[in-house]
Amino acid sequence: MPKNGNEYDSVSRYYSEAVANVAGAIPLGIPALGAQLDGDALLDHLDGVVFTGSPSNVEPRHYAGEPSDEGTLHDPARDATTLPLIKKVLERGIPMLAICRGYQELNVVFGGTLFQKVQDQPGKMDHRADMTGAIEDRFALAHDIELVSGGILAGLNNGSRVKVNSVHAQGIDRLGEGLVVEAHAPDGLVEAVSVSGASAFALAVQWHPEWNASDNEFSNKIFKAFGNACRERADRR
Ligand SMILES: N[C@@H](CCC(=O)NCCCC(=O)O)C(=O)O
Repeated sequence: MPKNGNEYDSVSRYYSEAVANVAGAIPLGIPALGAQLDGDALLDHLDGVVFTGSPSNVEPRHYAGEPSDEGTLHDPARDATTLPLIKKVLERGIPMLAICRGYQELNVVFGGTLFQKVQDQPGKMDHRADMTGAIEDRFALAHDIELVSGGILAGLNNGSRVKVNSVHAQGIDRLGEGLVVEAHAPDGLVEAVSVSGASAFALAVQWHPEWNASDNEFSNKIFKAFGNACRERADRR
């Protein structure tokens, strides 16, 4: 993140608090160093990875998409870091929770594509939030999702429908090969996926369960399930 002529690796503290207070793990930030980062050496020391959200978009070149509109915020350093790291995390059976941009990155890693502006697609809702207002309004619950029977999320939740927040303009267009749909929005947009045949917890959601994770029952269950998977791995290490 550029600031005062400098560049910072930054993460919203809501992710750190959800990992610490709900998953019960120790949060560590991974700098977006791309090829400067030895992903294998790093992953030797980790019991789980959360791929967080970000206001930036995955560069369309990673999924053969049309060029972004002028002025679109990208983050090539992040793309260069997370896209290869997602592959390594899954290959090594390390528990993974991917959120919003992280969810979109997972789909790209599996050969899927993204809508760049879901709101411009015929029949699709506007999934964006007002980024100018109070943060509580930005992350307020926005729409229902329908959980797919038999999925990880359906197993976590009491009932097949739950309301989630929505802070995104991009979304899954073509689903990556090997991903399993876990939930849909009312307009049919895929809102969560898991990884078919994954050897460890591997869940990705378009909304933001880190927001209010301690008090929101569904978010709490997601982060607790992730934390349990991390502890199981730690016990085996
Ligand atoms: N830019 C992508 C991903 C959206 C995303 O991760 N939003 C989270 C932003 C949270 C914040 O930093 O306030 C898209 O628009 O789909």
